[in-house]
Amino acid sequence: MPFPFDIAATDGRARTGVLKTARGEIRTPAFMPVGTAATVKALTVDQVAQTGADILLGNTYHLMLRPGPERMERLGGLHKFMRWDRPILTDSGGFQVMSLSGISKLTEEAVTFSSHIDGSKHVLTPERSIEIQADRLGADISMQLDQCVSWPAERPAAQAAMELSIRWGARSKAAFGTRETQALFGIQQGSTFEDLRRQSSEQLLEIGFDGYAIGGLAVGEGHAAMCEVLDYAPEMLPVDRPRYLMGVGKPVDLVEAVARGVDMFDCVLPTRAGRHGQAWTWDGPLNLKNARFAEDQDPLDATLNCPASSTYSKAYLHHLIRADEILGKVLLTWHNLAFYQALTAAMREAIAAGRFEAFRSDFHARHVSNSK
Ligand SMILES: CNc1nc2cc3c(=O)[nH]c(N)nc3c(CCN)c2[nH]1
Repeated sequence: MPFPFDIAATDGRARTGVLKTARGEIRTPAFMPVGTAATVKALTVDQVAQTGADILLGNTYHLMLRPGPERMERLGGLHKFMRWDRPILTDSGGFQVMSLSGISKLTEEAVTFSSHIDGSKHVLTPERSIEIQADRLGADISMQLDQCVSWPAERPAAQAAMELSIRWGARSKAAFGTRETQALFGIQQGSTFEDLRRQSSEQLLEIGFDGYAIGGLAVGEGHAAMCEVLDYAPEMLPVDRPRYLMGVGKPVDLVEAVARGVDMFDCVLPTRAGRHGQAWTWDGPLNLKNARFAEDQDPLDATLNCPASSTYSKAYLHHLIRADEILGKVLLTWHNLAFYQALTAAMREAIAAGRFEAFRSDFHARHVSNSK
């Protein structure tokens, strides 16, 4: 029996609910902070938990290279290793190989690549990816191995990658088998071709997964083109299972994707932007390096119950970022994750109250109008 997904309310195409896992409940719409190398960069897991995150993302690619799957298992698995006892979703590695490792070769059987760390050679098959995610790392939710084409993609290349991803989805499911306390998600591909995405969705359904991701987006197509795909792609997937939009996104991306039926997100933006001095707020992004904050005694957001957002002055944050102080990266990362959790919490409440459209237009008026 897969993880129960109880949709509490819908408002238009937007949904809010709870995905029940063996390690705890995930409130949707949900944002997953990225913990690529067994750490959400610059924060302790206690700080991450304090922001309200119900689930983290880990990466097979990075963890199989270092510390290695078998060592991780000997150390008790990823949750114990990094002291995060709530759910973890791990990505399967294919996307990271293409975007990170130097040399890589993709065949029907596997993707082979050399480590960007030490050049060592590695082979990743659907079977090995599932073994690493579910058995060595102990992920609560594993992702099938897939192939994500870059954008723009020629139709033949998009079709070939979508069809390979389906075959790899079937192999991932066979390797995963039936498990009571862990889940496996399939990944829809097809680039910006509606009929390819429909074929992908129909074949994923035949295989049968506990949840379904929308892959192949946030690869350079831009917000408008992504929304055009989201006008049809989420609803090709089962209405009663979680829909996860991979790698997304900016705050406005989350709002517009929730409006189109997406339930789960992951993105490095809040943590990466935080390390580079950018703070996300209800009034748009702020670049704390900017001289206008040098004597701004107000906090970033007194309404957020996060010390980084409500107790430090922007002047102090400006100083820390200008001085390239580690604490500046810590505080802005902490604030950004708290903001993303406040954003998803506000969307959950708006959907439950039947006022998502009002939330959405207020958000555009306040946040988007101030974004560059
Ligand atoms: C930042 N943009 C982005 N697009 C993605 C597509 C896939 C995708 O199509 N497949 C997989 N497996 N991962 C993706 C990721 C990584 C998510 N953490 C993506 N990230």
